[in-house]
Amino acid sequence: MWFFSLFVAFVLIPFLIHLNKTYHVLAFFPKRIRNVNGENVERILPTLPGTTIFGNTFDTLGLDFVQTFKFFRHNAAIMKTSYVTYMGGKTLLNVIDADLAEMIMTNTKLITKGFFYKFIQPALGEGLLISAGEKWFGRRKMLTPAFHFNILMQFQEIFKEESLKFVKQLQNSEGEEIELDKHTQKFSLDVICETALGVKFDECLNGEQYRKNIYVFEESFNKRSQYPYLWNDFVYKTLEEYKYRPALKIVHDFSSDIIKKKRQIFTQEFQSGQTHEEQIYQKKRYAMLDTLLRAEQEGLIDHAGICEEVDTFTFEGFDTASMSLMFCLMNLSLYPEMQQRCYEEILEEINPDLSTLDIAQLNKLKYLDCFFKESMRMYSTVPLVMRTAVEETQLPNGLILPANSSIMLHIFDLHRNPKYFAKPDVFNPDRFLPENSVGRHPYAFVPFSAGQRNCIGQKYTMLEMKTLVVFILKSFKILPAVNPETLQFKSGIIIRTKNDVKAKFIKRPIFGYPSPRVYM
Ligand code: HEM
Repeated sequence: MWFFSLFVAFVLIPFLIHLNKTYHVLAFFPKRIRNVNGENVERILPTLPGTTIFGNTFDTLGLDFVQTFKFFRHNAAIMKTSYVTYMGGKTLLNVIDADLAEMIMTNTKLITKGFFYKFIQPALGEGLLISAGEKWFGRRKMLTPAFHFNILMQFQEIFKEESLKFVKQLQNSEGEEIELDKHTQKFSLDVICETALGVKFDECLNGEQYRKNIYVFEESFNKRSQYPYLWNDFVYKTLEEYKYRPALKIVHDFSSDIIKKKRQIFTQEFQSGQTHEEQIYQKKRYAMLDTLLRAEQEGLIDHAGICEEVDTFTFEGFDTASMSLMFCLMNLSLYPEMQQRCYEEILEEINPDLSTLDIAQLNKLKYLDCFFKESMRMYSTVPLVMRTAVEETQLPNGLILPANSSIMLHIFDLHRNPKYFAKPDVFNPDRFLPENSVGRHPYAFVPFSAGQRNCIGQKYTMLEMKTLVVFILKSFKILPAVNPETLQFKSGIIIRTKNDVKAKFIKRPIFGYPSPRVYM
């Protein structure tokens, strides 16, 4: 016994203390972040004190989605700078500063997504959002032309048609308090379906089924990310996966069937000898799927690959736009003077006949652009993105990230960091006017992420959202029906609120009403 005690006191404990300099022993051995010249890392990057002696391993244990969201905001408030956490064998660099965000987002070695993304793989396959390396590079190159200016101009027609539908639906509930996301979700799903797949949702036989089940993508991800015991593939497959399988099948079959039907039509056109350019510009309606089918003809992608890209677009383009729109409409309702300024700008810059609304006109709406930016700053639709350092990586500030460490870029905290935005909790679109943006760090506002893995759909979605807001403001005054102080956010892949976000729409008198005649 005395021998064992001596061994513990003079060998084991000194060994563990020594080991603890390189690994966080009690947090189950994640490797520590080092500094290139051996200086104390804490001066550049403090470690978040854990709630137990096991580092941060049990910090989020038992927290629900609302509490987890608050946990990260609390960390940002007390740390006031980027920080590191060690939990359950994982090293996590939490970024809330623009300098560090720039170092990560521009580092070509740090473009592999974080371990959380594998949780969404059963839903999306290895599409553009999740894939890495050569596969990602090839797909990004293949899909970039689908967002070319000339193609966005064609999509603009769909944005207008769907905006008009939205306005007509609002007429039925004029003056009532309505849940904004119910309407914005329908709009953005219809838009992405038509632009990605080239079909109208309402004309698809099982469109309604798809609409009901599309939420499975996010539900399955959220459940798994919330419970660490489900992080293990075997445990997840055994205990949980079967619950989501039927809904996933409905969603996957829907897009797969459309792809098959479209392939038949596309092959006929291809065999008739049309070039890609001719197909794009002569076709009545171009869809992103056409670009993928063209690549398939060239042997660059197969059916499974097309399915994963189409599902990725639908997922990425649907609720991101819907939530951003929801918050934008909420903010318009909350700040009537700013709403009036947006409305007056529309009257001044936009042709009264909205059937002519094009990209050039939308680009003149400078104040609306600031309004959108401010809305996306305060309510960052994608509050967090993650990367993995596949190999040991040295950053320009001297920090050395160990291989397999994870990086969490907290876009929400970056956007509310008082270092870059004075009074960050105050809604003020004027802060984005050119004269007020001088000197602001370019990585302080990154709602679409930045660098190589930025959002491929950002121009598309800004046009989509602005088109809808122009149509709405020309027809309605938006009145508030929610107190922003009471909003409770939930952590997740896309920001959500626990409470319903509502507003009222009151018809504007005659002037500025969009002419339905043009679309009949
Ligand atoms: C307001 C709307 C949107 C927001 C806030 C948004 C935000 C983002 C962010 C933050 C990322 C980086 C994700 C990461 O690194 O994990 C991203 C990536 C992506 N987004 Fe968007 N997005 C929006 C709309 C769209 C739309 C409409 C589409 C498609 C039509 C789209 C397609 C994608 C794709 C495919 C990626 C992955 C790009 C890559 O890794 O190469 N997004 N988006």
